[in-house]
Amino acid sequence: MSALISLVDAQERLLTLVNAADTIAPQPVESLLGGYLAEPLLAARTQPAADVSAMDGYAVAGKGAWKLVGESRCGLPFGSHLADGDAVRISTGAHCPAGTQAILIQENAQVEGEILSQADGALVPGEHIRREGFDFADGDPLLPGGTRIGPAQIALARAAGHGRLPARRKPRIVILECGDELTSDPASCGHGQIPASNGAMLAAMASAELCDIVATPPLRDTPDALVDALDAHATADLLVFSGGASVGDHDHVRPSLQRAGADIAFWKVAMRPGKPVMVAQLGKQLILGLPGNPVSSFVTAFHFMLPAIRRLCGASECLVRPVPILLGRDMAAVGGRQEFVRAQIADGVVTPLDQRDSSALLTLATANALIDRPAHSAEMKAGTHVPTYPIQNGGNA
Ligand SMILES: Nc1nc2c(c(=O)[nH]1)N[C@H]1C(S)=C(S)[C@@H](COP(=O)(O)OP(=O)(O)OC[C@H]3O[C@@H](n4cnc5c(N)ncnc54)[C@H](O)[C@@H]3O)O[C@H]1N2
Ligand code: MOO
Repeated sequence: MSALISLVDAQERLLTLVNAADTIAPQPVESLLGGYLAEPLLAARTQPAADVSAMDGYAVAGKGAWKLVGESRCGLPFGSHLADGDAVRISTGAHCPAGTQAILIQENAQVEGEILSQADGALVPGEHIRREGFDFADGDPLLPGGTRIGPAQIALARAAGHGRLPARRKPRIVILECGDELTSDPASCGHGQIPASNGAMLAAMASAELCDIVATPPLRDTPDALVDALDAHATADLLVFSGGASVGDHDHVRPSLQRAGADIAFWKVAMRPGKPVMVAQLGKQLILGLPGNPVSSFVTAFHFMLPAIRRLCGASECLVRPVPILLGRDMAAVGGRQEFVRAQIADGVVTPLDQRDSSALLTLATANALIDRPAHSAEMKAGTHVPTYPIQNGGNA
C-alpha cells in the first residue's frame, strides 16, 4: 500500500474512479461558461442562412454600368432578384439578392444618380460573397461532447440556434483543511498558530471549474473531527482534505478513512512535491488527501483535484498537457521522484526558480509555470526544450 506509484499511473487510476455527474434540464448557454458540453453540439440552423456580402458596396448582375434598383441591408434583404444590368446597395453581412454575380466594393465604385459604374480595381465573379452554409449547415456535428465551453463555444452554440443546452448537475466539492495550528483569521494567530491558507487556495483553484465549492473552517487534528466531517459531508461528490496526509503522530486522514470503511486506491506518488497524496473512495464519494505543505497542496491539486473535478463536470480531456518551452538555465539530473519546479516564463524562455522548499509560498506566487522533470531524467542544458505547464496563478493575464 505504501509503495510509490508513478504520477501517470496514479492519474489513470484516479480517473477510472470518477464518473461525470448526471445530466439535468437544458440550461441557458451563457450560464455554462467554464463547463463542458454534456452532449455533442449539432447545428440547428445554417450559417450563413443565405449567400451574404463580405463587404460594404454593391451587389451587381452582368457587366457595368448598372442601374441601382434598391438596397439589401442586414435584417432587411432586398425582396426581388437582380436582372442583368441591375445593382443594389449592399452592407457587410446582408443577403445577396438572387442573380448577384459579384460584389463591387464601394471604394471601387462611382455613383451618379441611379447609375453605378466601376471606377477602379477588378470585379471578380463570386468574390466577397460568403456562400450559404459555408461555416456550417443545419444538422452538422459541430463540437464533440466533453468540449470545454468558453466564450467562442457560447457564441457558436447561439449562432447554431441554441439558447439552451443539455447540462450536467454542478458537482459538489468540499474542501477540508486539517491542523491544530490553523486559524481562520490570518490577522489573529496565537502562539504556535499560522493562518490557514491552503483551503482558500484550493477553493480558488477549483473555482476555474463549474462546480459548487464548500470551504469549511479548519478541522482539528483528531480522528473524531475527521469522522464528524465525513458524516457532515456524506453527500458531496468530492472531499478534498489538505494536511494530515503524512506519517506523523497527528496525521489522521488515511487511518480515519480506513476506519470509516473507505477503499484507499493509492497513497504516495513518486513526485516532488506532493509525495504523500492519497486517493480513496467511500461509497460513491471520491476523497483526495493532499499534503499540507502549501506548494505540495498546489501541485497535487493541479495534478489530481482539478482532473477529478473536470471528470465530474463531464470533460473529455481532464489532464493538462505540458508544452515544450526553451529552458533558460541548466537543470540538474533528477532522482526517483518526478519533479515539478516552480518557474517563470518570459519572452518564450522558462527559467526555474531557486527555492524548491514545499512550504515556500512566495516562490509559488512568483511562478507562472511548473517545469516537469521526469523521474531519473538526466541533466538538462539551457537552450533545450523542457516540458512545462503554464499555471493560472495571478499575474497580468
Ligand atoms: N517522517 C516523514 N515526515 C514527512 C514525510 C515523510 O515521508 N516522512 N513527508 C513529508 C512531505 S513530502 C510532506 S508534503 C509533508 C506532508 O505532511 P501532511 O500532509 O501530514 O501535512 P501537515 O503535517 O498537516 O502539514 C505540513 C505543513 O503544512 C502546513 N499546513 C498544513 N495545512 C495547512 C493549511 N491549510 N494552510 C497553511 N499551511 C498548512 C503545516 O502547518 C505544516 O507546516 O510531510 C512531510 N513529513
Ligand atoms: O510534498 Mo513533500 O512534497 O516533498 O514536501
